Amino acid sequence: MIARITPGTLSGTVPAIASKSVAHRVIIAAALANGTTHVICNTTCADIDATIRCLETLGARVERVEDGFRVHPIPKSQEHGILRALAGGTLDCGESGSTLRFMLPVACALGADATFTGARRLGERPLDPLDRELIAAGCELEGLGALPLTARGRLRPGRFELPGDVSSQFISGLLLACPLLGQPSEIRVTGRIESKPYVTLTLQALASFGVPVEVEHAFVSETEVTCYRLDGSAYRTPGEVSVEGDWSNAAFWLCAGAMGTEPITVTGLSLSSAQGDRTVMAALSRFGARMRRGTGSATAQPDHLSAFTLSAQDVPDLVPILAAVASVAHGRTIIQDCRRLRLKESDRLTTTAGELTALGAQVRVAGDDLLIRGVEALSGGAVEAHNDHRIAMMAAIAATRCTGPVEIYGAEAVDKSYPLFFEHYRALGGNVELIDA
Ligand SMILES: O=C(O)C1=C[C@@H](OP(=O)(O)O)[C@@H](O)[C@H](O)C1
Ligand SMILES: C=C(OP(=O)(O)O)C(=O)O
Repeated sequence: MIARITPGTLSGTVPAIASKSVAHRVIIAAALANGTTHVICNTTCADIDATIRCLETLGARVERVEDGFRVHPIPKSQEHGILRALAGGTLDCGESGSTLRFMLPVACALGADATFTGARRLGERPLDPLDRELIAAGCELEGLGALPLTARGRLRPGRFELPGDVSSQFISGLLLACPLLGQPSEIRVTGRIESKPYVTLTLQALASFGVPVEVEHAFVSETEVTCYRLDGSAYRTPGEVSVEGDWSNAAFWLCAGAMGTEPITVTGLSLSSAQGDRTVMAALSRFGARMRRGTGSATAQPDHLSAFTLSAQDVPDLVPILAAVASVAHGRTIIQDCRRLRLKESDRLTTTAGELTALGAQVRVAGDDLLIRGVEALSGGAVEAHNDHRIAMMAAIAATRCTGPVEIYGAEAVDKSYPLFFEHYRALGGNVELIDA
């Protein structure tokens, strides 16, 4: 699909969609719990649907109800305190890194023989060293390094070791698996944990399903070590759980407000959320935008924007859209610590720089940093989404500051996290024509 945009400012109010990250976690926990859970979740997307599909393959029943889902857990047998899923099969993770990295350890913990498949770049995104930990704890993995990948055997409880700098999803995946092991476990993470707020989201989901996790930080020979200890408690349904609004996607509208000429408000957000991407508020303030916090809402008002230096360590998903803001902010913005962006749906470091440059921005990659020199206005032109939802959405927001039309090729990529994106774009006054290619 091609999105053809005639530049114009966006303004008004838009409701936040449900947090993809929170939804993955609570739907998985619900499918592993001891009874039915009503998950209030106002929207879905291709990635959430992928997680649901995998859980259904393992025997969960997920009913779509008006305000979300009723999740009936995976049937399990229990012998000598050991749980086992009754069903295995082929788990299609689509393009969702979270789904694969969460469901692989979960399937191993359930002793479900499962073959994982996926699309596009998913097979190239790393599983190492999560895979080594699973093998060391008794599982057999066939086809490593690509998809399909087959897992057999059953994960043993005990101590798991991971580095903190590859993907926080490995830590989250093991955390989600541990309550199925019936005995205490420990996950020991060495080095600073990047994307750490996502691990906090996992701990919150576990807590709401009755699984306490003790966290201990220490320095061993000047290296940070974080230990997550689980006491063997199993998932217990709270009956009902609500998925909060998504800050990662709200960020696109707030950035559009900061870059435009009129305020934009996003409603349905938790202002005390543990989502790391909530820091978009602080980042836009640092750029000079006027940010307002309401009751469950956030507003960005445009102002004179100027450059500053920030780190992507905890907020990799904000980089494309903050780079778009920086491309019209006065001065030189540096976004540091972008190494892991190379491992997303596209090599996001290269695609962010390349596609903003295609629209007339001055952006370049220097090692693991992104350097952006702000310009008065962007020109417009043709952009390739590289099958990456955040690149397609970045281009659509950058288009609001272009002097000429913008065409986004592969705009359907937005469906991965935000199928309503162009509908909301229009609701805010955006002029976009969607053409089937
Ligand atoms: O756990 C999660 O929900 C996510 C963790 C992050 O990945 P990394 O930990 O690999 O940076 C983030 O980029 C991804 O979009 C969602
Ligand atoms: C990288 C993302 O998701 P995932 O890792 O789950 O594919 C994303 O949503 O930007």
